[in-house]
Amino acid sequence: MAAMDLATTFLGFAKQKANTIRVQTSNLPLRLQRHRFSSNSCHVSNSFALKSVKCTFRSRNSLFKLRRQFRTFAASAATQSDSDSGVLTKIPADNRVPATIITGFLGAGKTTLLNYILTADHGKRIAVIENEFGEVDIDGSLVAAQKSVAEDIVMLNNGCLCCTVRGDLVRMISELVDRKKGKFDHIVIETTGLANPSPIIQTFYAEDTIFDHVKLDGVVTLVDAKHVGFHLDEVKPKGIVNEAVEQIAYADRIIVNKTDLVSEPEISSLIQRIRSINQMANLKQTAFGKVELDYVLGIGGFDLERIESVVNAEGSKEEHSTHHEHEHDHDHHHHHHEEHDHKHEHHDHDHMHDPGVSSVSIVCEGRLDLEKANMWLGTLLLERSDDIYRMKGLLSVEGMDQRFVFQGVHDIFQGSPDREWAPDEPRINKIVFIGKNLDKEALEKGFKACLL
Ligand SMILES: Nc1nc2c(ncn2[C@@H]2O[C@H](COP(=O)(O)OP(=O)(O)OP(=O)(O)O)[C@@H](O)[C@H]2O)c(=O)[nH]1
Repeated sequence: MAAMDLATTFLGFAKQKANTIRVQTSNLPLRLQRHRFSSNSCHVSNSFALKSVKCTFRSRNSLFKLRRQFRTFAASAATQSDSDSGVLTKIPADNRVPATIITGFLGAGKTTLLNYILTADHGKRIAVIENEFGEVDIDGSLVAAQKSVAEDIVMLNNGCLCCTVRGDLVRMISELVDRKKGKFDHIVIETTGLANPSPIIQTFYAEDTIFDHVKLDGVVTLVDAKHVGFHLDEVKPKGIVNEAVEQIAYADRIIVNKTDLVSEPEISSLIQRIRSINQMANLKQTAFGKVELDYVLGIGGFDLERIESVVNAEGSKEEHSTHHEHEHDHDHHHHHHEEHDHKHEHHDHDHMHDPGVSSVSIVCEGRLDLEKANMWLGTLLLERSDDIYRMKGLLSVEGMDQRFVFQGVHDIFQGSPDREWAPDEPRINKIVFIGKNLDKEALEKGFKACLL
């Protein structure tokens, strides 16, 4: 079965690279599925609990067998038949508790948004994990004021979530799940302003205790419309990430906050800049974090079934704006990377977008040769997974009746056959990459070479 081969081989490649982070797939390890049902049919109807399975596979061009452990959720590749459309979908239902990460640079408005969420009328019972870096637990007290409406608020005060307290996050979520399961519907995690979201995201896939019970719903990034440009411009020493850029790059939802403090042209220019980093995320402008709650909760940013809306929305560019100067009148001087030597370079935004992190999208009609597509995407993951922050795609593969959807975060890869292509539907492939040093031309060329 084409879909099986495709996913299996992608996983195979990715896995060779992944020593610490486990690759996981959203349905059965596909080769195993084939064993089990000894059938070419993907229309398997079965249901499993979350579980770990071991599977052996041989990567297409390697000489050795790899024995790896895959965690698979919802091996329940339960095929559901939509009686209205007659369309078969194979993406399993996922009943784990959703968790939303709220991030954004220092002072961007994370706590303001969180308080807004906690006081809003949404009927959800929310458990909050607050990560405050530093001795004074200011955010904690601010949020604690709303405690009556939150199920539980736990503080992580002894370091930054993305660095030192990841183990604490795992323990905390496990405790919440153990002790309070059924008492809350959603977990919201507020990071410090200096957190890099990547290791936090990866924790949701790497840790069994979290993965089995909690699913990452999405990353919401608050952007301080007045000050963020300054932080995006910061040139970091080699090997040190620019947190403000990273926070935008990993986002599923971007909230451009504090729009009351800047002019329209400034906002347009900022949005253009944000788009150059992340074309995938939805973006809204607001003041004091006031957005509709379903913009922040129930995002499905890592769900395979929502990929279509992302790859379709991609490319919708905000209006071009004019050149502007920064005002450097803010006072965010605290920083937990003591070794950082902050050299602030002032760029003209119209010409000097951060060249490091960008989005590349490929939209192309045609059918992919499975072998070539496997080789191309597999090699890309093997060689570039450190640089590829996030990717999402919807592929048309020769010989496969279904669309193949996938999403990835570095070397974590999830892929699955989706609904069937309609008979008269144009077979359009869509992929979006967000990452470092992406060469749009090379990516496009590589992809097009896989088309029949
Ligand atoms: N003018 C204006 N001020 C805002 C807005 N949103 C938040 N603020 C204020 O900005 C300050 C920082 O907001 P917080 O919500 O604490 O920001 P944060 O991202 O949690 O800050 P850190 O925890 O330091 O990273 C507070 O004084 C807020 O009242 C806005 O849209 N406009």
